[in-house]
Parts: sequence; C-alpha cells; structure tokens
Amino acid sequence: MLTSKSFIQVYRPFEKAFISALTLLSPESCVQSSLKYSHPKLTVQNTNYDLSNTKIHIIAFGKAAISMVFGAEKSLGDSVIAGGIASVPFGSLLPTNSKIQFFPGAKNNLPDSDSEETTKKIEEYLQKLGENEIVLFLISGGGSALLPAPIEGITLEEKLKVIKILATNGATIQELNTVRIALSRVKGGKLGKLVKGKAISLIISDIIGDPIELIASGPTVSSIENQKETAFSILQRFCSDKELIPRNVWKILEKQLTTENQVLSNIQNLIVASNSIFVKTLVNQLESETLNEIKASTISTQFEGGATESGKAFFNKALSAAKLLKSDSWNIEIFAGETTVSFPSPPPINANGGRNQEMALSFFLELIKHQIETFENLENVKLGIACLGTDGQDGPTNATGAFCSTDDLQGLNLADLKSLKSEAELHLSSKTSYNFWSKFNSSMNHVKLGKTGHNLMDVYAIFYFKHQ
Ligand SMILES: Nc1ncnc2c1ncn2[C@@H]1O[C@H](COP(=O)(O)OP(=O)(O)OP(=O)(O)O)[C@@H](O)[C@H]1O
Ligand SMILES: O=C(O)[C@H](O)CO
Repeated sequence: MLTSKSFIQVYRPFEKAFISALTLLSPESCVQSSLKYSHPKLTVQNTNYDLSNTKIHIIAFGKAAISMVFGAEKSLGDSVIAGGIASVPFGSLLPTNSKIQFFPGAKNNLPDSDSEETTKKIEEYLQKLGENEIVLFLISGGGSALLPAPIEGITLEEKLKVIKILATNGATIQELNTVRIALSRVKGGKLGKLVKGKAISLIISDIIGDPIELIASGPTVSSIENQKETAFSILQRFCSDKELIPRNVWKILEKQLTTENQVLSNIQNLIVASNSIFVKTLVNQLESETLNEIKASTISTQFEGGATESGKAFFNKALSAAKLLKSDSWNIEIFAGETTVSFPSPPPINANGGRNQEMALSFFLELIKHQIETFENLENVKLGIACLGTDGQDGPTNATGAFCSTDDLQGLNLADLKSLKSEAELHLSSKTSYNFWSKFNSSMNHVKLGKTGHNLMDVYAIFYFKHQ
C-alpha cells in the first residue's frame, strides 16, 4: 500500500505520469491527428481542402515546431508538401531529410538577429505564393521570440528593451504580447494577411484560457476587437521611468491607440493541444500507474499569480488540507497555469532561476519555518510540492523544476533548520533558485528532464498526507 510510503515513493509515479502524458500528447501526434488526408481531400475539423491541383506550404515557429512538422509530414506525405520554413529554438537538433528548411534562433528564448532573419525569410516566402496555394501554419509557445519583426521605425534592440522591462516587472504574458503585437510587422494577424490563398493554422496553446489571438502573439488571428487595454497604457503602467523607453517606441504606441483590425476569413485557426488536455491525461496516467491508490484531483488549469506568493499560499493550503484528512492516504492536488516573477530594481546580476524552481523554493522556505515553529511538537502531517514546466526548461535554465517535502527535513536539528532557512531566504531574494536546488540534497530535488519539445505551461502539484 502507498499509504505508508515516503514522499519520494509518491512523487516518482507522479513524475512518470508527467513524462508519459508528454509522450502521449506529443506535438507530433496532436498535429497528425488533426490533419485527415485522403487524396485529394484534406479535412481539418469540419473544413475540407481540395489538394487535386495544389500543394501545401508549411510555416512553423515555436518551441514545438520541429515535432509539429514531423506530425504534418506523417499525415500529408512528401508528395503533397511543396516546402516551407521553420523557425526553431537555438540548440535544437535539426532534421535533415525534410522539404522544410529549419533555422535555429532565439537563444534563451529571446528574439535575436537569427530569428529576425528567419522571419524575413518567412515573409518573403509567403509573399511569393499565389492564390491557389495553401499554407499550413504550425504555431506553438515561444513563437513570439522566434518570429520577431520590429515595426518600421524601431530596432530589435529597442523592442527587446521594452519586452525586458515588462517581463522583469511582472507583466503577464497577455500584457507582454499585447505590446509585442503593437510593435510588430507580423504579430496580431499581420503574418496571416500576407497569405493570398487559404491557410490552416494549428496552434498549441501555452496561455491560460487559450486566447488564440495572443498565443505566440497571434500572427494568423484577426486582431482583438475589444482589446482590454492598449499597448500604450500597459507600458505606461509598468514603466515608472518613461526615459527608459526610447521616444520612437512611445510615438508608435501613441499612434496605435485605435488598433487597425485585421480580418482573416481565409484562415482556419484551430487549437490542437492545451494545458487542460495535458492535465487530464496526466491524472489518467497517474491513476493507472498507482492503481488508484493516490487520490489526484485537478483544481485549476488557469492558475496565475506571483511565483513566490503562490509557493507560500500552496504551503498553507496543503497544511490545512492535510490537517482535515480523515484517512491514511496520500492526496495530490494539481494546478496548472503560469506564474509571474518580479525582480527587484536593479535586477540581481547573478540571477539564475525560473518560475517553477522559485515556487518550489518558496514552498520549501515555509515548510522549514513551520518545522522550526513546531520543532518540539511535531505534527503527523507530510507535505510536499512539485513544480514542473512542460517545456522541460524552467526560465532560462536547463532544469524543468524542483520538488521538496517534509521528508527532506527529517533528522535536521534546530541549528540545521535555521541555517537552511537563511540559505533559502538568500536564494529567494537574489533570484537564484536554480543555484539552491543544484546544491541542496546533492541536487536530488532538482528535476532535469531536458527540452521536451512541448510547451503547455507549468504544472504545480501539492502533496499531503496525515498519519491517523
Ligand atoms: N532568476 C530567475 N528567477 C526566477 N524566474 C526567472 C529568472 N529568470 C527568468 N525567470 C522567469 O523565466 C521566464 C522566462 O522563461 P522562458 O524563457 O522559458 O519563458 P516562458 O515564459 O516559459 O516562455 P514561453 O512563454 O515563450 O514559453 C520569465 O517568466 C521570467 O520571469
Ligand atoms: O510565444 C509566446 O508569445 C508565448 O509563448 C505565449 O504564447
């Protein structure tokens, strides 16, 4: 029985289920199952495309681009694909035997001159196509950085400066991408506008609630009609010192207070994977893995908040839930979504971490503090957390995330606990969660699954148990 198991014996099946769910929902299989091709008819959901006298051109960008291309190649076969371009993450292993040209770029998920060059190639490619040709866009998260095209009048460096200010001040991805759209030649439906014929856009969502106009900054989606807030006012809100932003950027944003609406009735946009589909698969895998011995429930797939604050809140939630338990079994509550991280100003020079590692560290700090407070009077509860990014890469680091539990504190005396507390506090404030987890427990709690080629946001699981 798992009831008497240690945290690690419960965490391992969870991690295994996480990996299996990623495999089952690979971008390749999501694309493959969305394209139903039987010569000469291609069916995508309820729409048919006649391929008797035409071929398909593939344009792919995002962290899952390579795997999505594989899915399209499997479904369509070589003879139907005319060619295409894919803008893929720096460091990817590039396929060789393909009609699609793959260009790596956006080192550390930041737009760079390589991804800018690839975007130009994509624009030129689309401009050359005629009315009879069909374009298949394969879009996934990370697409914004892999498709940078600063609007006339600003440079990539200037655009990057704006993005960095927003990102380090805790702007949400929705806010960030609203500004990216306003400063781009291709985002917000402007790439789709280059298509003269028909297009299909298969999209893997990495934004809470799946707003297609904002995923990878919606390059093939008609622009938002009732935008919540303009890019100008978002930037004003996040940038306390106006001088930090170049004047030309303010001017461009001021001009766009009323956004030009792109109408793209020739493009079929379809979401083929999202975090809610992922979490459902994860729970199914976990239940079959543990023969239903672990109770796992999905609480939310739209989780947002500060990473540090959420780690603290999750600790309190797990503690209260554990105290109420009436049976001797482990429970897992799953949350999925994406948190934000705020940096002090100026940002620490040696910052090294990610949302998941930071949240796990914040939870751990609360756990340590609680252990110090209850040292003489230990409770019967076991608590733990695992925070993992589905792309396998948490922030600009090579870790997927981290996990920790009460078991990690077993055998520590009060002095040990106090010193661990100071260390955790130091790493939290200096934004070096990566360094903490690489050192703690000989890095046993640091999860490194490698790049998964997927991008379905983060998963946070809180674990709790009470000896009856
Ligand atoms: N030192 C750090 N500590 C904690 N979080 C950090 C640190 N450095 C960067 N981050 C966070 O990492 C995130 C950037 O990581 P990444 O490049 O993987 O972006 P992402 O939002 O996951 O990308 P995408 O949305 O394109 O998938 C940001 O949320 C940023 O705040
Ligand atoms: O590329 C992007 O804009 C983010 O991953 C959100 O989709």
